[in-house]
Amino acid sequence: MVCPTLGFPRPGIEFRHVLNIAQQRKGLETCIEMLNSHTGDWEFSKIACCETGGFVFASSLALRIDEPLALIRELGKLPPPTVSISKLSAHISSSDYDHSTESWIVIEQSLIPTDASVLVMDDVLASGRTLYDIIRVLRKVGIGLENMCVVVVAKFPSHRGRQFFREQGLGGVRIRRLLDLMVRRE
Ligand SMILES: O=P(O)(O)OC[C@H]1O[C@H](OP(=O)(O)OP(=O)(O)O)[C@H](O)[C@@H]1O
Ligand SMILES: Nc1ncnc2[nH]cnc12
Repeated sequence: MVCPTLGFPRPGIEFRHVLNIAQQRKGLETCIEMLNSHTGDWEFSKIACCETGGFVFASSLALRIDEPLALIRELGKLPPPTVSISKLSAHISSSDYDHSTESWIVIEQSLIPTDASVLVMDDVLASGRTLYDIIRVLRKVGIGLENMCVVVVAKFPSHRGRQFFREQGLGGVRIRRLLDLMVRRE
């Protein structure tokens, strides 16, 4: 279901089509049931996610457990007041990342009460940069690290996202995943 494609989107990348789960009959439903049981012992009142993979899985989980989303978007896509941070690029986007044009992500400033517990969701944890960006913008609106937990559909251990988290002082953040996928790194 999560087949590898070598050399896509560019040479040196082994692409894993994690979103393909959602394109299979019963794929999304099965995945959401598993995500629900993986996070059932965590308490949270918001599900934070960013485009695109995060939106797909988080929307379905939100519907399943009746908790609201906190949508993190590109700058200019949400009405003010917003809080923004300058983004790092995800592993898959990194070599075509144009360092001369910074990109930013935003969240509505008062969407999440500062004492709320937040589930951060994405489809993939590779280098960890995308989740790190989400966590930074959540911290900027006042959410404490101790009130965040993270779940992803698939982790690529070879991309060392956990190590990156530790280097950023986020080693204590609770992270769970459904799958560990072995992905070749060049
Ligand atoms: O751990 P990282 O190295 O940051 O990689 C993980 C991110 O990369 C992919 O997003 P991408 O930037 O390709 O955008 P998309 O979700 O719109 O496909 C994926 O959906 C994750 O969000
Ligand atoms: N789906 C994916 N496949 C391979 N590398 C990735 N890095 C981020 N998302 C990825």
